[in-house]
Amino acid sequence: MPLNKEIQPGDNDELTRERLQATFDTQQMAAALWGSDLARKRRELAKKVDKLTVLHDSKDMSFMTREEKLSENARKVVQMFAHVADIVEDPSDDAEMFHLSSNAIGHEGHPFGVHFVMFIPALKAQADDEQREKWLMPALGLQLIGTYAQTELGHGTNLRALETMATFDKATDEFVIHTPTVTALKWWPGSLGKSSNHAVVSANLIIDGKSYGHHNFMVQIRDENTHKPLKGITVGDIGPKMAYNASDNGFLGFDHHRIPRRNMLMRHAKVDKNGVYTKPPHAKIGYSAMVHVRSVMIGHQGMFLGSASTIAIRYSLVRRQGEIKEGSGEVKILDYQTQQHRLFPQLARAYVFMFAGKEVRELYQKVLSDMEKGETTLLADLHALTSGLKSVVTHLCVAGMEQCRMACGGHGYSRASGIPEIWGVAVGGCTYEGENMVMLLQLARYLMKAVKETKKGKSLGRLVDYLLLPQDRHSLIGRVPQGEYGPHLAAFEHIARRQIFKVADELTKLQDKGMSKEIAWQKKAVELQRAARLHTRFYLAACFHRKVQSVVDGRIREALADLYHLHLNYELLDMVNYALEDAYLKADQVDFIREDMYRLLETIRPNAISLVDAFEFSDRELRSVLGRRDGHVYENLYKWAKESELNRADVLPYFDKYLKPMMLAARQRSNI
Ligand SMILES: CC/C=C\C/C=C\C/C=C\C/C=C/C(=O)SCCNC(=O)CCNC(=O)[C@H](O)C(C)(C)COP(=O)(O)OP(=O)(O)OC[C@H]1O[C@@H](n2cnc3c(N)ncnc32)[C@H](O)[C@@H]1OP(=O)(O)O
Ligand SMILES: Cc1cc2nc3c(=O)[nH]c(=O)nc-3n(C[C@H](O)[C@H](O)[C@H](O)COP(=O)(O)OP(=O)(O)OC[C@H]3O[C@@H](n4cnc5c(N)ncnc54)[C@H](O)[C@@H]3O)c2cc1C
Repeated sequence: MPLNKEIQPGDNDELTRERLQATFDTQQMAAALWGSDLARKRRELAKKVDKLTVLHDSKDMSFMTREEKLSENARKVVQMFAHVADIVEDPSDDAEMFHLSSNAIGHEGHPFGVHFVMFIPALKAQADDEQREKWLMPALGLQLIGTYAQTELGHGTNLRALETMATFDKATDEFVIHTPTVTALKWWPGSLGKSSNHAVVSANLIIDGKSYGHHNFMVQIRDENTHKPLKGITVGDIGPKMAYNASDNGFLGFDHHRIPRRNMLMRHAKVDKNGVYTKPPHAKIGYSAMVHVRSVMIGHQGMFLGSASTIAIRYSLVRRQGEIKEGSGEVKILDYQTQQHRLFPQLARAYVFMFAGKEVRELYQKVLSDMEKGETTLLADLHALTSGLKSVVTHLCVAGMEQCRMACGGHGYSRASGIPEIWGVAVGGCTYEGENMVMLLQLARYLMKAVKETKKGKSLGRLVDYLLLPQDRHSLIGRVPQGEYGPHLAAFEHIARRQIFKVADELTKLQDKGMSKEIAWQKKAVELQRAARLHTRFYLAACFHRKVQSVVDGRIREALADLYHLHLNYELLDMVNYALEDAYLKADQVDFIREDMYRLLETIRPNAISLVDAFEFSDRELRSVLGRRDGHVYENLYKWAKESELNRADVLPYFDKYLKPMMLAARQRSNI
């Protein structure tokens, strides 16, 4: 019985032979990746979507205009909800719904994109009971379509500078929402341009001329029947983007638009009819929808990198190019060491990002339930963790996906590979929900506070407990029995701790010389974001360790451990300069790490296809000709190209209009 459940009759023989080499059962590995319940649900829902033709793409999105994409995904999302009860076990399970959407719709966006990922989470966390009844229930029941409108044309990162105003009018018990300038226009919200009829809008709360900072307000922006913008509201699409082109990211302006006082979300902060303001229990509780998305993004980004790795690894087992030994025939490109070195570390990252995604969602759920009781102690930890992970994971995902694309040679550049689209979606994550550099500095802020606590012999939180431990002067890598990787993980810890203390000391020295805290921060900002990255990379390595330790099945644990050890070696080499600076690592230890990494590439090679099969991406979900499960790449690439809109006729009008007259004229001139 093959351990790879993906083998099917009619598959490319090369892939079947590869799959037969697996040392583990792919469904068990899928259970380790997704959790056994979700893995089963994913498998079942993919089969159901396969049978429901109304959910299938009417043609490849690559050949569609933006309007066709929007219309196609509106059609499919409506069908998806019409059939949801027959497809998923629990429509209130975000993870299950995400996978349904991933199969049926893909990642380019749809009219309910931000509705589910921000609008509803904002209502759940910030609306009081009466408001939940009024908006959350209809929103869950799809009676309205909402978005989250915070960013403005002139202001994204710096929320304190938002210009949109919500001025309380005591006489009418209303807020007047107004965007006083062009730069105050809301800009970017997903599904705002053409789809949404409601928005949670961030605006400065002004009572009796005093500003209380930005708060969230529910605003109806379009008539529910005609879908025309309401009086005092200007709304539209911001135009094509790198990707997400099936999403109508929009602009939104208000001209003294009035909403009832009770449209301010009032679970935490409140304004009564006399204009008396009540502060929330935590100043940043209104940022919860952002923290929610950051926490969801980690696992999703892991999935994106997992998709790109699947495409590149499967294709690398079908593609033959060049010979290793002259005369012995062309080899599969995955047999080249350089190809393995390019791809396997990306695969390992995809795995650990998915594991970290699960951990961070668990912390988010805990914080959410605490918040419900007015308890906010863990909010700062969650903010620090999600800020770092969001930045490091999106950055490494995009770098990893680019390796996957290049590893597919020319065909990786074609949209048929599927990589350009997911790359475009993933790279958006470096910017949205807080620009990466900015979020790293948020984590750095937390780390600097942690150092202060450490110096008092205390820990700021579980995530920074390691700062209390003493520094080792030298690494034990290569000085312990073969197969022990404790010293590798200790090296991540050492590097992070050293950089954190180093920059903290430098900040202190600058301030001791009389420099203000803010200017000192600027002088050390690059070093601070490095500290945040190193801390996060240590967290990720430790998370991988925790996962491997928790696996019971020996074969799965062994295959996962190979990936984990590769990850440790590869990432350490990527940041080795930090370990060389203080002679923590010696040159022979660096060589040891390199050699062990090359050894692991060879160990992983026979399991490569099964490690990507274990993601269990259906072909429908992957949307890639190169990454097809059956490996029949070439005939399908040819079929795909023939679908190109340019092939609708042998001769297109521009030939007769421009090229032919030019060539005729040139011929005539040359005859003269
Ligand atoms: C299923 C769906 C899957 C995929 C998604 C699909 C589609 C969706 C695609 C895109 C959606 C995108 C949506 C968006 O982008 S919405 C807009 C997002 N905007 C941002 O993220 C803005 C980033 N800026 C900020 O968050 C803040 O301005 C910033 C944190 C940078 C600074 O805030 P502020 O000026 O208010 O605070 P500071 O003075 O810097 O800090 C004070 C203090 O507060 C702490 N803090 C800040 N934020 C938080 C938080 N969220 N939670 C807890 N604590 C927070 C900060 O650490 C400081 O603490 P201390 O050092 O102790 O004083
Ligand atoms: C695909 C996509 C979807 C989006 N969806 C939504 C949505 O649904 N709703 C919504 O409200 N918004 C949305 N946004 C907007 C998004 O949240 C912002 O673009 C993002 O927060 C960054 O803000 P910005 O564009 O103002 O960048 P800026 O802040 O202008 O950043 C530009 C540069 O300045 C640097 N910089 C800025 N501030 C600092 C600082 N304090 N220290 C150091 N460097 C700094 C940044 O690092 C960056 O290099 C979306 C954006 C994208 C790309």
